[in-house]
Amino acid sequence: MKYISTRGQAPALNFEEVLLTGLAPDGGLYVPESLPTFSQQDIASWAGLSYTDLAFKIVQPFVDDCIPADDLKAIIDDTYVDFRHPSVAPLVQLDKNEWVLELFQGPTLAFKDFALQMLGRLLDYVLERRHQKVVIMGATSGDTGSAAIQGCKRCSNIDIFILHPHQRVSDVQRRQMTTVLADNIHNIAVKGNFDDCQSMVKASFNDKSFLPEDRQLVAVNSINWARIMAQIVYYFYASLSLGGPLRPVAFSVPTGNFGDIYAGYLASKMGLPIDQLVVATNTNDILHRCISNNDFAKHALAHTLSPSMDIVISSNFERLLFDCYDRDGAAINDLMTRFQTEDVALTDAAFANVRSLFDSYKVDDEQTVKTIADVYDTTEYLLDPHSAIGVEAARKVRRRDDIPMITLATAHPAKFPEAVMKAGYPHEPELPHHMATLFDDEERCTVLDNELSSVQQFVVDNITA
Ligand SMILES: Cc1ncc(COP(=O)(O)O)c(C=O)c1O
Ligand SMILES: N[C@@H](CCOP(=O)(O)O)C(=O)O
Repeated sequence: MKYISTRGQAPALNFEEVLLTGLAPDGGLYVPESLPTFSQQDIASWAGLSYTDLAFKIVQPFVDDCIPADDLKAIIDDTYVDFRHPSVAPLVQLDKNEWVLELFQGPTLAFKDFALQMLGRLLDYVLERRHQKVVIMGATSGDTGSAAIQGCKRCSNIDIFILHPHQRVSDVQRRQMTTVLADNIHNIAVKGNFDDCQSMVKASFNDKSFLPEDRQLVAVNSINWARIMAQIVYYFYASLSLGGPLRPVAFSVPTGNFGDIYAGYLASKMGLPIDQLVVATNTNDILHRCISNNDFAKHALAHTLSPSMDIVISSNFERLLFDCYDRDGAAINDLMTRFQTEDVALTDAAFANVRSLFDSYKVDDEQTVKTIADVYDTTEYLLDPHSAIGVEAARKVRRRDDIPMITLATAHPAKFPEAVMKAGYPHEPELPHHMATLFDDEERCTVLDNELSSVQQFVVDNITA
């Protein structure tokens, strides 16, 4: 399996090489040169497999011969041991043909654990084999950071630097990151927003000269292909649990960086019958405007009750556009270069492609709170604000009532007490037992100006020997 850049100018890499990087040297994102596809018979034969056995079937063709099959199986078997639910990704029914897929049963209570528990183990494995040390830089609006820290904290070959927007993540999210005091974990609160953090990480990949020569830079954000790969699995798992592949299903996905829904798009291209994919956004709605109206203009970032989705520049949309521009790297390079400085629109053909693949809907804070309250009143099920956006969007744009609509529940409500209590929930939702001391534990974090040179200097000064 080879991976190529969406901008067409970088050499192709194998899985191990793509795991150990982030952006391609031409500024693009890596995607598989061709996707593995599965017949309906193959998929049907997987009914009843455990989550880990299914994950092996789906992940192995992407990893190819970079990791021996037995070793990969052992890595995957170990990946989900700390999940609190025996089925790893349980489905909960809200109404007739209306479901939520709980992706928050992992150690940090968000869907990011699915990929970052695997990524940490994969990195550990290949770095030990190569006797290599690396630096990770990641940007987070709250969830990726803690999941990456939990996934990588045991890896002695990694220094991990996580940038979060100062005072713009919830207290639970911040403490999940800053109370991990290992020497190789470094939290930076940037006086800016998530996009500022993400653009500093991308700038660091575009010019790595600030790093010592012996340290490679690795991404934990969904620009790292391995993140997307691991997220494809739960689309198959949910479908198989509800009668797939014979019966098609639909998905609604709370969307920010476009990684999660892009994994759903890939699942469909790999052969899973998916009737509809709904992109659900908060008021940071560039993706909704682009999909519904070919309006790809950047608006100022708004702070919402769903802070993890407060993102303007959605990295993985470029991966989708690459396909929608018939894999023309030069066209993507031109579009994305212009996107940085001006308002752009997709070509008519690319827009038609995007529209044919997705529906979209925007949900504001008022409606988010109302949906949390409505769902709780009717079912006693408590949604977090991000998942509520998914449920509301699904209700608004679903095409067929006779097909199961599955909303990805991307976070546990206890991470976002503000939104939940605004919806009338009488107290802060309880954190699971393993986080009982979160609010007593010591925190360590460095606040830095929104300035690339300060952040890069901090990284260089704090790399452990
Ligand atoms: C809780 C939660 N929901 C949804 C999203 C959006 O996912 P994606 O960025 O993959 O679109 C994020 C973060 O990105 C998140 O943390
Ligand atoms: N919502 C994310 C933002 C980063 O997205 P990623 O999937 O590209 O890591 C977060 O919580 O950090």
